[in-house]
Amino acid sequence: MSARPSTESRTDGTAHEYAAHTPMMRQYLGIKADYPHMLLFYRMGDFYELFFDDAHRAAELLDITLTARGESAGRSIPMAGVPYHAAEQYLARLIAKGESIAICEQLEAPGASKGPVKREVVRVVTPGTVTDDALLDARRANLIVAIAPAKRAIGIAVLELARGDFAVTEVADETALAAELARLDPAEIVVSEQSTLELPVEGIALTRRPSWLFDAISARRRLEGFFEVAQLDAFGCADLPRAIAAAGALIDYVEATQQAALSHIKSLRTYAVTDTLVLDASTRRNLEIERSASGDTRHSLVGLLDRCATPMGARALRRWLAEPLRNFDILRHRHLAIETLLSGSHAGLSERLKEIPDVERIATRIALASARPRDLSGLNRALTALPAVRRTLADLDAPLLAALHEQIDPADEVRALLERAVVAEPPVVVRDGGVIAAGYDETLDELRDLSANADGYLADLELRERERTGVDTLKVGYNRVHGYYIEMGRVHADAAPIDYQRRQTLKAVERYITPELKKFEDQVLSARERALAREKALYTELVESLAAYLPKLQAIAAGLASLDVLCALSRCALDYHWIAPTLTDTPGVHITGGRHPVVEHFSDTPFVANDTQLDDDCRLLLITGPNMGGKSTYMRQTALIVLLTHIGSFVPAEAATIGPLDRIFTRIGAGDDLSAGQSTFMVEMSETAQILHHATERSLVLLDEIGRGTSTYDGLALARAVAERLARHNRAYTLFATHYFELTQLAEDWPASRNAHFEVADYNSGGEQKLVFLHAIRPGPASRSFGLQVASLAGVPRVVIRQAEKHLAELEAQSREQSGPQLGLFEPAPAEKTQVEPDPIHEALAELDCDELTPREALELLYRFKRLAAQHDKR
Ligand SMILES: Nc1ncnc2c1ncn2[C@@H]1O[C@H](COP(=O)(O)OP(=O)(O)OP(=O)(O)O)[C@@H](O)[C@H]1O
Repeated sequence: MSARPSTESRTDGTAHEYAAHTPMMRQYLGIKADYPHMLLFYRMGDFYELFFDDAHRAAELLDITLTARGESAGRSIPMAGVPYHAAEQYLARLIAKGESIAICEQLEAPGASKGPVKREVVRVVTPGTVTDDALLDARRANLIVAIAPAKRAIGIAVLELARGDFAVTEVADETALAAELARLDPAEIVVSEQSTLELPVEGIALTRRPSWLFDAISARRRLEGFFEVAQLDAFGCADLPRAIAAAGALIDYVEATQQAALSHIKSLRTYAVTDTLVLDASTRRNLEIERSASGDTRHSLVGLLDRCATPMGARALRRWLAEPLRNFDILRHRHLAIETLLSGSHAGLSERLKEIPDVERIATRIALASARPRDLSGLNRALTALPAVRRTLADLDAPLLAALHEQIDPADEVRALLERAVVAEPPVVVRDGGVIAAGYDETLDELRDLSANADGYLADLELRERERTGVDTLKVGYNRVHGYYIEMGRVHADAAPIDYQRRQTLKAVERYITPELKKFEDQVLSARERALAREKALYTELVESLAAYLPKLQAIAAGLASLDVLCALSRCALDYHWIAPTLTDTPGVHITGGRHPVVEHFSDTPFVANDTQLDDDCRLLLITGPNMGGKSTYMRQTALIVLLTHIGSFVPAEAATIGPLDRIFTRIGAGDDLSAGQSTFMVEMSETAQILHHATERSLVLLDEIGRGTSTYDGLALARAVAERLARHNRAYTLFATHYFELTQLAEDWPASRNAHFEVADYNSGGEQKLVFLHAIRPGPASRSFGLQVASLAGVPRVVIRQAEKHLAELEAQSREQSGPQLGLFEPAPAEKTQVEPDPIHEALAELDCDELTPREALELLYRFKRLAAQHDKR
């Protein structure tokens, strides 16, 4: 993979030391030098061993024992090992931790040649390029991304190796890159050795490759060669040099890891980030799409939606959520398909899909020539199940379902081939034979007959020899070391005819071979060996011929995946009482009776539905109300309904009409980047800054308690300035939850903003103040905050609450004395309120007599007005 460094740079020190090592260690170090950034699994008998630094790392990561192996170059060698038969399980754990592993096998039997056994790296496993089912999460896509930055644009190439889906794009800056990476959520990122990009590498493997691989010109050539095309125009990326650079570097890396042709990657897709509704990393986290705040999947949106019958569907669902579309036509077709599935009897469809193995990943393993026998029998089963799926689809009348009906073509020729070629239940590996069905190949059948008939022949021989020798206990047997033999008790040794040659003497028996038996042995053994060799060759040929059908298999897999997602979404619509949203070109978000899908599902109490109306009349909704009132839930539900609409799903509401939107931003809760060394307030402000820089009048912005991480006045000042900026400058659709009552005044100052609050009922019960959260949103600002009551509910001791009540009363009295009962912090003094700053242009116009002006004076005046307007703007 990387160029072999000189001996001087080898991990163990100098060339002198290298020479001092044992031959085996020299072999190890030579191989390790080619894989300096990976763990090297070095096969020794029944173990994969790791040495030196690798041993320390593996011991720590896998919690395995660190030992030492003898001495080499005068030092004991740290060593750790994993048993070869359990290697997959260890590999899976390492991959999950972002490690890459080179697997080095023994290529000959010990003692076959002089010196150490011949060894070579036969497989490289990296987090982003694994395709092995045992190492992959079946329900999540595994993506690898390469990034090629330049001054004006950053190229991104993304590959889902297990599906052969290869795509590129260019984004403008690091912020857009971060958002795209958050959306893609790759397992591995490939960058140039010299890259200084700040990347979110936590949990993601970062691979550095030589920078020349990222050169756009050579990358273009590499891609043209890879796809066997004269130019890249057809892929839509010919004018995107950074995207090409990323794609070229990525293909180079993946080819190196797979050590196989990547024939299933047939095309390169160029996409624009503007095709999708963009959600940045913190928004995805805040909306608990993949995981809940506590980290589990069950209480997340995916957890709720994933009713998919197949892993292909589960992965496609995650893709849909990662790529919410802005193309209303596609979305309307999905909505219509769900409606049709709901009206028809499709329950059987999911049941049928459940039976279908993972065609997508099987197709990839066919392409990578790593398909195992059970992949082929699985594919056969899948294709056999397709006609029934298609029959159900044929009865459903929706354009998308009709298109899927076409796409899920049962590929009869592939099925017929598999039917003929592979037994119904083949063994796991082809090594021991028994995979190719009888009747598929005449030569194989003959060879198999020869060895199968052996049993009959041996029984016959045994009888004949018993008669000939008169020894009733004579037996014909076989062992791996000595082959076939005739066995008699040593007491009968004299009865052995002249043609009996002694093969082995044991305690009580003698074993013989005869020329006849020897001849038979040669024939049978060679027939077996030849049958196995023949079978392996046929198997390889079969996989190769299946590779010709890859586009068809990929289309079937994609069709099944989409159908599965649509079935899952219709299941959700049915079970959770969701409705089809309406998409309109008129800007705005109008939701009647909206609910939070996850909170509603997992809550024991009935969920209170609420409306959201955002349009030109109300671009900023200031939401007040007590803690626990339901503000965060309400804001999130609005965003989730918008998101669900954009994946083509039904939504939890009585009615929803959604206009064109470009992004969803959120700033909710304490940032959890604390581990990255940023304070809560810093995180809050940098996220707010992102929003202020990027939100447009098509964006939905959710802001929860901006400014609470600093002193009250600073916080309030910032909150007000942010809200004003968003409302007036960005003009984004903003839901702004706040405990600062002073902010509610904004609604009076700016026409396109409104106040709303969450209702709460409080009553006196036996001298104690009780609170009931009604969770219903009502117009107008909240009257009070109930902070102390909520604290009391949370179990803060009575004595502390009483003390707080006293302090509160004092603070309120002080505030009244200082500013009068009505005056908020930012309310202008009454005198200021009426004082309107004179507008110089206005004044000049008032004084002007147009009839008296010459054309030249009129022109001069225009210039003057322009100057005045510029000065006014500056102020
Ligand atoms: N519409 C609703 N119907 C029923 N229960 C709800 C509703 N909205 C919120 N809840 C419940 O109330 C609890 C508090 O909601 P939420 O966290 O949204 O309140 P909040 O006003 O944002 O509180 P805080 O200001 O303390 O952050 C949630 O745990 C949820 O279970």
